[in-house]
Amino acid sequence: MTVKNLPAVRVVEVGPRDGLQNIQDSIPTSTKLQLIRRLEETGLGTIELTSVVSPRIIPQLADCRDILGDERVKEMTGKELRLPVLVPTVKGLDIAIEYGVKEIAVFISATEGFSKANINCTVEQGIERARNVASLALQSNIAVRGYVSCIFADPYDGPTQPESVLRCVKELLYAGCYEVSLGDTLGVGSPSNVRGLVTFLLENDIPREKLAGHFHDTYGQAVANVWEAYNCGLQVFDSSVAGLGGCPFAPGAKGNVATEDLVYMFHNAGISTGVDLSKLVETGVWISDQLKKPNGSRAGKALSIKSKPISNVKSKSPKHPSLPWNLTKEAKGLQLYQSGVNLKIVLNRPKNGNALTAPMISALTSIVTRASKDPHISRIIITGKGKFFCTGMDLGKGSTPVAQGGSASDAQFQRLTGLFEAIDQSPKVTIACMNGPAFGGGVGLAFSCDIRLATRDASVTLSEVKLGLCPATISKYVVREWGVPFAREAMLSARPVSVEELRARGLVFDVADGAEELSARLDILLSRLKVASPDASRMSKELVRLGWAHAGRDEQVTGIRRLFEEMMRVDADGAHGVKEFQAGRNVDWDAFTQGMSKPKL
Ligand SMILES: CC(C)(COP(=O)([O-])OP(=O)([O-])OC[C@H]1O[C@@H](n2cnc3c(N)ncnc32)[C@H](O)[C@@H]1OP(=O)([O-])[O-])[C@@H](O)C(=O)NCCC(=O)NCCSC(=O)C[C@@](C)(O)CC(=O)[O-]
Repeated sequence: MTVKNLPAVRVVEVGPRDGLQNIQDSIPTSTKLQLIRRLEETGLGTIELTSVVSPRIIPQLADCRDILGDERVKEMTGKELRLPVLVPTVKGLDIAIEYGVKEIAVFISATEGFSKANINCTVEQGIERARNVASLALQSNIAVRGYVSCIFADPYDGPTQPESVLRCVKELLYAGCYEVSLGDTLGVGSPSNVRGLVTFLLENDIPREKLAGHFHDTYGQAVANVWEAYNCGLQVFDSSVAGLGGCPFAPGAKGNVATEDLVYMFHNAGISTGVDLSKLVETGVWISDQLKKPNGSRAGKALSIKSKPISNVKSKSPKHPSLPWNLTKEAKGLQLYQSGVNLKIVLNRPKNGNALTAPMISALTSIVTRASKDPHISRIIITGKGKFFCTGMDLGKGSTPVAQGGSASDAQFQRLTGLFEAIDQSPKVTIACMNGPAFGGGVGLAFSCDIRLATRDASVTLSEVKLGLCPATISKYVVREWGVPFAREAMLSARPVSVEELRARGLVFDVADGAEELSARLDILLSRLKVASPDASRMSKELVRLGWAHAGRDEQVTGIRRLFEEMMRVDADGAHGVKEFQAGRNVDWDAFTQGMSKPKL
């Protein structure tokens, strides 16, 4: 759903600081740096990097200098990103300045008990300290963000008076903070508290745009609190990937609201955050794995389960013996293997990145066309030998049709179109088994297929623009499968799109650790696909085609009608399938297809 004109939200990712600081086991700096890099790649515009605090008090963040000094982090600092660093003292500020930090955050508590426990001073002294740090930072052209903790309650003192919060907010704004984040450190507040406090602050002349929300999820109220605060006019929210977090001085306090839950909620309401949810979900799963902690994001967990492949079985599992593949033919840079009703075509020019020569394209087209008509074949698999899946059209000296124009160009157009159409229109189930990176026409091969498996180091690159070419014939499949915005960006940037990204976008079904595991996973998939009748698979493919090519038009209605009648015929696979169901038997459709004495028409 997209609702126009709803104000966008800025998410302040606090995972690398607030999220990690409370974790007891030491986390390698490299993991923290990778977390920051992954978060940046999700499109988050603000990431709180770390905290320059005493290692004695927060040992987890003792590596703040390594984080701030990292080359990649420095590169990020030069971009349009906000990368605040929590700085409680002037000493910390000196370190931040030394590392070229452009934004810091200062914090105070609205309550005495927490102030004493957290920063060992009174509220008054905390304000004085924050004012001092902010003033020096502003003199060095460093932007300052403020936090007020314990906006609803204090672990030692009980409920917080709204007047105390108002005072702290005012003090931080006077001190020069461009924004103040209201922290429900204990996670005890609920939407009515949020509305009450925000209304009180606004009525007391605090500008709405100067406020941010920072909600913890101890009582499961955090998402509701964010929503209520948004409806009260706030547009900036702190959150933490996988709901990481807690507070060492607030016993029992749970993590921050999970960034995934917040982004999911806003996107569903048509409110933009600029964050790529699928990448964020992957990052949440990844960091939870690294920390060996349960993922604290409900949306993250649900979405990651949804995108998981049915096959999670290790390659060597004895329950899944590999299929016997027989080499049946070898010609023109191709090898053909067969296992039962499965035909595997292997691109066999590894020294040339399996680039597609004209004879190879023609041979591939005729193999696919022939197999598409063979009633004893149910599936066609395309894979490659060596490092690459396929590096696209052959660009070698003397063999490329580029820059020849005229009939050479026409012939190449016919060849490429013929190949991709033969795969795309095949009634068989087509599977691209990507043993490595694909470029140009190689991407076309992969995306004219129905299903893709890939090794972890596979990637796809629409590299044509680098060569002064465009992904002409393959665009039909790439745009259809990837969607317009992603296809456009990938075409224009010619960047390698990783397997993780493809997987997150639902474009790759399963990922293997290497070539050997890829073959094993292919065999597992093929064994599973025995549950599907070949005719029913063909009809299902046609339904999908009718759905995207003719959605809502007469062609779709008549096409569905035709397929419905076909599946109900007395000689259709459905007659056999339903009879077997009634007899309590599962059909092995591969055995059924192999046992057919006469090809069906
Ligand atoms: C793939 C990397 C990054 C590997 O880069 P690398 O890892 O440095 O390895 P390499 O460059 O040494 O490649 C290994 C070998 O494969 C060869 N090779 C590799 N690709 C091709 C190719 N296409 N044609 C002919 N030979 C190719 C390459 O020349 C080399 O052979 P050697 O020099 O050792 O004898 C690099 O080689 C490269 O950038 N290759 C070009 C990839 C590319 O841009 N492909 C797009 C082709 S245009 C196209 O497909 C048009 C089309 C079909 O989409 C138009 C349409 O849609 O209508």
